Amino acid sequence: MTVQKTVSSDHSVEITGLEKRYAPQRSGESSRGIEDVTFAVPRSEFLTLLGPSGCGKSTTLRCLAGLETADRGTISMNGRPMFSAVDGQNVSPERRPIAMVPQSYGIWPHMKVFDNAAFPLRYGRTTYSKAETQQRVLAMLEQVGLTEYADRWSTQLSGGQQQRLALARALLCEPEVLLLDEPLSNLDAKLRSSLRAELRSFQQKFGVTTIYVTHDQGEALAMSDTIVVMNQGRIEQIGSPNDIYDSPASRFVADFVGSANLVPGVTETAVGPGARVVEAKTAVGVVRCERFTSPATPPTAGQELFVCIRPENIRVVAGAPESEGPNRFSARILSSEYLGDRQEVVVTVGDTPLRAHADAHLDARPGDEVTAVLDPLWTIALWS
Ligand SMILES: Nc1ncnc2c1ncn2[C@@H]1O[C@H](COP(=O)(O)OP(=O)(O)OP(=O)(O)O)[C@@H](O)[C@H]1O
Repeated sequence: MTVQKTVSSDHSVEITGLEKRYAPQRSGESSRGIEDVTFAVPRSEFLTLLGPSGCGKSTTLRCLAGLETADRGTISMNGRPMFSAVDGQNVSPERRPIAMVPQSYGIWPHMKVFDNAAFPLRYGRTTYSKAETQQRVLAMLEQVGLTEYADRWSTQLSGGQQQRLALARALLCEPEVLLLDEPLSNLDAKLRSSLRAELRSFQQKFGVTTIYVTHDQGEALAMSDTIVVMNQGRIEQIGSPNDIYDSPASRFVADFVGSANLVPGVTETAVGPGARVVEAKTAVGVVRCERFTSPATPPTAGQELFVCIRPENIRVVAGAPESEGPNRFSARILSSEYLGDRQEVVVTVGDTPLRAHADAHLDARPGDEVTAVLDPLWTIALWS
């Protein structure tokens, strides 16, 4: 299959309307992999596909790699069409400008570290002399801190070292787009957090456009320029880590990324264009929300919603409310856990429990009356 002429684009990767259905299972119904997946990745950016197991992250990545054939949609890389369901264009995986690191790293156990890293240079599209292969591989092993292991069997590497080797091998392909499928999931928690910083710094150093798959929201928040949150084969929200965390567009995103109190209620007044504040009637009382994403259809008075507030945005003060003000509610401590730098408490406002981060020195025990102040600026109205 020939690649069509290059179209100029600021985006390294563009996917539009991608859909993949898998063959019918025993029940006779085809299983939905992904539906209407559309996003673009600017050059040199780090984009993460985030979502729970089965939401379609790997299917999206595999379609990008050419390992799955989508039923609908288009994929282009650096302006060059890779896939189009309409005209049947489908560039084969080895001709796409990508390198992929699978979850299991794909390292050959019967080869030494050097030979594993050299593999794409010896058997890839471009031919390199022996001397050039040697020089490039050693330079890359040095970059990833594996020089002294070049002569070891790859099975003698630790999990973190294997991950670095897999990355080195992928980068030696000089890909335009690097695809990483949960590359840290086999490592323990401590190593994961140090390697995610390392991985991000390699990505920035090499400036390679990267698409990263994970179900770990901490990884996604820490590493990404952009996060695509997926749920049941569809995109729930696309945004920067800040956008996703501070202004979730749906209950699913609020709950999946970070910890959130979600209180059901109804919209007090219709929300017209340009509105900056929403008041919601809830079991807690009337809550003022100064944060919301306007839905496609403007919410009307009486429409059901959820008020979302993160635990760190609730202030807990000992004693009953002393002054009037928005979002100040009389509450009682239900439970508290001392964590050194703070207390994680559950307070009840009426019958509604709310999780909050309280001052480590707050002098309140279960049953004591306190005031819960929900910061209006960080109180979010969600209609979906
Ligand atoms: N080869 C297949 N045949 C049938 N259904 C499949 C196949 N691969 C994936 N699916 C289905 O497609 C949906 C998306 O799967 P996918 O592997 O893309 O999810 P994921 O988000 O990567 O999950 P995980 O984090 O568990 O790897 C799931 O419902 C899954 O069962």
